[in-house]
Amino acid sequence: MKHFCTRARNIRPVRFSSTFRHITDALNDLQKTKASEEANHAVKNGPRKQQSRKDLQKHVITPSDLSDHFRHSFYPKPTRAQISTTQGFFSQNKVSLEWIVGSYNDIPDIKCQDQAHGSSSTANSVKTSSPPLPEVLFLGHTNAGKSSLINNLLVNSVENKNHNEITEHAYVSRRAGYTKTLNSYRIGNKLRLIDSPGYGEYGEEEQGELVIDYICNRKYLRRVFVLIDSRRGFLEPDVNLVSFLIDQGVPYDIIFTKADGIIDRYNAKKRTNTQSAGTSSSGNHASKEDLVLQANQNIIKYYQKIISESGIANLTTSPKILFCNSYTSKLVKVRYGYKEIRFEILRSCGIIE
Ligand SMILES: Nc1nc2c(ncn2[C@@H]2O[C@H](COP(=O)(O)OP(=O)(O)OP(=O)(O)O)[C@@H](O)[C@H]2O)c(=O)[nH]1
Ligand SMILES: [Mg+2]
Repeated sequence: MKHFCTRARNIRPVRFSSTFRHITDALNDLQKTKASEEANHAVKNGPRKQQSRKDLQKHVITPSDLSDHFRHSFYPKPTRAQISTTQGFFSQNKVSLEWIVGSYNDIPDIKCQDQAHGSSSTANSVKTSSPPLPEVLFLGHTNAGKSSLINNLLVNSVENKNHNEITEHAYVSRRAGYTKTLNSYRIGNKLRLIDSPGYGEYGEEEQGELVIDYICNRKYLRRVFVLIDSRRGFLEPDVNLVSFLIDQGVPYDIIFTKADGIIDRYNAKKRTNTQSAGTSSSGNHASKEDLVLQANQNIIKYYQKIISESGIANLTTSPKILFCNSYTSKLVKVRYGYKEIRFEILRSCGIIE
């Protein structure tokens, strides 16, 4: 971990393992469900002769399906009532960019404490403008999709209906290392989401120091979400970060970002394989559906492998594993995963049970 770990050089990396205990039984769930839907349909309506592209699309695995697939019993799927309360919370509370800091001591309430010895009037004014609130922090490699994820979390329900236009609270860029400060997005008078500079390529030494200071000292920090770019999987700094969080006793969860990229990739492979096997583009739809289901299996195997190799499943306290896509694609037409991530944020801050 190039910059992040300069002060945490002695951290033991998480042990790698080839087994992932919790998901093996679930591997074929999706296929079984799809197969039973097909069987029911055949009983009722006779075999399907033709399926539209839209029908075929329905079989493509989504990031939410992946979250369900890799779900462990210690964090059951949120109920409809929980999701509805969560959505209400995010759509009703106003969002503001509250502070941007390049140094831990510049966080308003910390500055206020530092100044308290000097001038009590300054201390009071800062205190009132920046009250103590629970905070969650988003960490990840540069370019992992932290700022994009925050933008999607902060989309209100009206904007959410139009998936192409969202209010961009956080700046996003193709250029790795774009966010250089800790940025606090305050939601009403209830909690803060903290965006952070990425580590690894194009990350900078001082930014790593800033993030470490925050993790080690911030008493309002309730949970860290470690973002893993699905296309890159766990990199060494990610594994070191997890180890560091465990050593610090900071609760954390894993979010796989850019799941649309993997779903698109495996479905494109499927098309290529079909063409090279000599099946024409007008080949029958039943076999196309089989190929979609095969692609789903391969997507699950892909994630299973990277999760297994990271060793996170063998830790005494396994993290939650969630999936999302901040952008839509031809195959992934909706932004998935945000409702559950919002719920987990509220739960970690004690706002919802
Ligand atoms: N396809 C796809 N692209 C994404 C997704 N999330 C982010 N991106 C792209 O990835 C790039 C980086 O996104 P950011 O949100 O700026 O990533 P970051 O982690 O904040 O990056 P730094 O601030 O540099 O650490 C941008 O080009 C985004 O458009 C996603 O879910 N799917
Ligand atoms: Mg960023």
